[in-house]
This record gives sequence, C-alpha cells and structure tokens, in this order.
Amino acid sequence: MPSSKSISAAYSLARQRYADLGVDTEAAIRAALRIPVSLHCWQADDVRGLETPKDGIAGGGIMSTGGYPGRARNGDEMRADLDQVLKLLPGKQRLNLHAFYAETGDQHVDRDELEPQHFARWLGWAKSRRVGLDFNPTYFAHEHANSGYTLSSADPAVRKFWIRHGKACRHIAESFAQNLGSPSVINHWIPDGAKDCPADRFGPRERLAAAYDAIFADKSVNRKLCVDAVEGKLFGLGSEEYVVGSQEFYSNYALSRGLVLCLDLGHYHPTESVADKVSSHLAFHEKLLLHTSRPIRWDSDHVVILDDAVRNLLLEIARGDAWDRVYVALDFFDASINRIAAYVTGTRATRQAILCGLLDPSAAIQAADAAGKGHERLALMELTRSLPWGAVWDELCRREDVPAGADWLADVARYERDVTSKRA
Ligand SMILES: C[C@H](O)[C@H](O)[C@@H](O)C(=O)CO
Ligand SMILES: [Mn+2]
Repeated sequence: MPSSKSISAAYSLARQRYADLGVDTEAAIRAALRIPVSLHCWQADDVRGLETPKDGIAGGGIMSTGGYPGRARNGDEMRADLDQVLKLLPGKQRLNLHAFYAETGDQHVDRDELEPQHFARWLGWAKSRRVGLDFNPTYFAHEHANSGYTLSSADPAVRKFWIRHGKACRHIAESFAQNLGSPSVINHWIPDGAKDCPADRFGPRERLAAAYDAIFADKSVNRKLCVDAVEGKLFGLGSEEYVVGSQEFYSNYALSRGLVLCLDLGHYHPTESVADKVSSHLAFHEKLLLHTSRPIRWDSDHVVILDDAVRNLLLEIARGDAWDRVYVALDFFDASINRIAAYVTGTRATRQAILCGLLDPSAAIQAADAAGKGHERLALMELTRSLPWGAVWDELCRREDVPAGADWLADVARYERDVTSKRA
C-alpha cells in the first residue's frame, strides 16, 4: 500500500525522467483525467436487461459466461454497483445504457414503444452524479430477433418493428443530451447474420442500408445531441459465416451518411491491428467510437487489461493528436469474477492506456524517424516500455483521491461482504 508521500516521491523522479525526453507529465495527467470513458452498464448484470425476469443468457450474437455470485438483479442494484465502481475510478466517466434496461414497472412496454420516461430513474441517477449518458438500441434478446435477422430481415413486419425501435431510441438519446447538457452517443449494433453459407449475401445488406436510412431519416432528432454511431464485426455467435453489418458495410455506410464509425477491439481477426485502422479511417471519417474489449481467440469480451492492443490503439490516437475525434467506451462482460472488480480493472486499464499514449515521447521518436535514424526510432520506442508511467498513474490517482495501485481491492472486498454476497 503506497503512502501519499512515497507516491509523490516516486512521481517527482518520474516527472524528471519524462521531462528529459521532452514529455510534460503535468499536462499528460490533466489531459488523461479530462477524456471521458463511457462505462457500459451491461457488465453489472451479465447483459440480461431489465425487461422481464430471465433465466437464461441474452440471446443474439453475444454471451456472458460464468457464475460468480452477486450480479445486479434490478436497476437499483445496478446503480448501487455503479456508484461503488465510480468511487474507485479517477477521471471523467459516462454511462452507456442499452435500451433493454428501461424501467417500466409492471407495465410491459415493447421496444418500439420506448420513451424517455422509461429511463427517468437512470436519468435522475446520471444527473445527480454529473455523469453523461450514452445509449444503444437493443436489437437482440427479443422474439423478433430469433430468426437471426432484425433490421435486415426479409420479413417487412420484423424490419418495421426494429426501425420503430431505432427511431424511438434516437429520441431517448436526444432527451438524455438535452437533460444532461452533453451529447449522447447512440451506437447501433445488430446481430444479423448466418451460421453457415447464406444463399444470398446481397439482399440482407441492401435491406439493412434501407432500414437504417429509414431510421436516420427522422430529421426531428438533432444530430448534434444524438450522435449516431454504427458498429460492424467480422463474426458473431451464430453468425460465424456471414455478418450482414460487416466492417466494410459500416465503413461505407457511416462515411456516406455522415455517421460515426465504431471500432470494437474484439471484432476482427486476431492478427488484425485495430490501431492500424485508425489513421485509415480518420483520413475520411470525421469521428470514431472506440470500444475497448479483449478477445481471446474469438469475440469473447474478456475484461480489458493493459495489453498491446489497447495500448497501441490509444497510442495511435495520441500520435495522431486525434483525442477530439474519438469517443472512448468500454465493452466487456465477464460473469466469472467479481463484477465490480471487472469494471474497475477494465476502466482503469483503458485510462492507463490513455495516459501512456499522452506520455509517449512522440516528438523525439518522430524526429529520429524524420532524420532517417530508424535505429534511434526503434530504440526510443522500446525505451517507452520501461518508462515509469506507473508512478505517474499513482500520482494521478492520489490527486483524484482514489486508491492507487491495487488498494481498491479492499473496497471491492468490503462491498462484496456487505452487499453483493447477500444477493441470492
Ligand atoms: C451489448 C453491446 O451492444 C455489444 O457488446 C456490441 O457493442 C458488440 O460489440 C457486439 O459484439
Ligand atoms: Mn462493441
């Protein structure tokens, strides 16, 4: 358990070490704290949603596995858990809600009839915590998703149902933004696809483009408040062979319609570098939404750690000075470990990657490169791996009055003893 004094002492040595490389740690700390990270609400309850009591897992292309006790069972428990999580995190956080976390009491309200009032309790919580809200339509875990196709379904009734849902969600996101004074990023992801070779790859994609056009045709929604994003992937559970909303589909769709493109670290072939995609997309797209996640062999949505994929992604944003062109959000769900610790680990790792990006001695590295000294560039890049960023991180935590190092584990243990272990 590092004392405040030893944290400050280690920091002052680290500060000098970075200064020698032309890096201002004070500016990096300030910037790292300012960048909002949007916490996904669905780690709290294993992506089950609040609509109706569910015994099973959420159907539709994603799955949380594990049986660690203490998952949140209702909105109040989710919010209590999130309060605990927020106490352990430095910096600015947002909350990312999914539509099936609507709270409608005893009344059944189907997805196409959702309104801002059904999220009043979430909004009240967000207001009192001074946290911005982001949003997602829930195009899965519903009888109209059972065929494996939603917005791209060949059945016009199914398609229209989901179009109405998408439209309803945009109004909800807009109202969050109006009430909280901060634009709400709404991310559209659908599970549509085929387990095996489809007979027709064209039809679903043409229908999907038309369905989205119908959703985004609603000009009564202010696109400065409701920031629309679309998220593709390579494959999903049950859509191993064919994903209608592929990366290529969404890249072209977002560009041609002026929407934000979402890149999820779990959505590509394991050898693809998402970091390398950033500069290609930002040469054409105005903004990107980044989902930090951790795929292990497949899109398994493991808790984010400070691995090369996450570090390189945020480093790329730093080197391109593209902080105001990205939204950073989390996307993982692990039911096999304490869920509060999962949140804290994943959110801290994401913010640590942001800090590491901001601490990069890019100017020195780029100067070596420009001088044709590839060996110096390489050596400096290697040096960054052993620079004392951890001392800067601890200082950042100290200034925010949140536990440094792994001291937060004691708070997690206390909360588990007093709260989550008592849940049946
Ligand atoms: C629950 C989210 O909508 C989901 O995780 C999505 O963002 C995704 O990545 C699906 O694979
Ligand atoms: Mn995602």
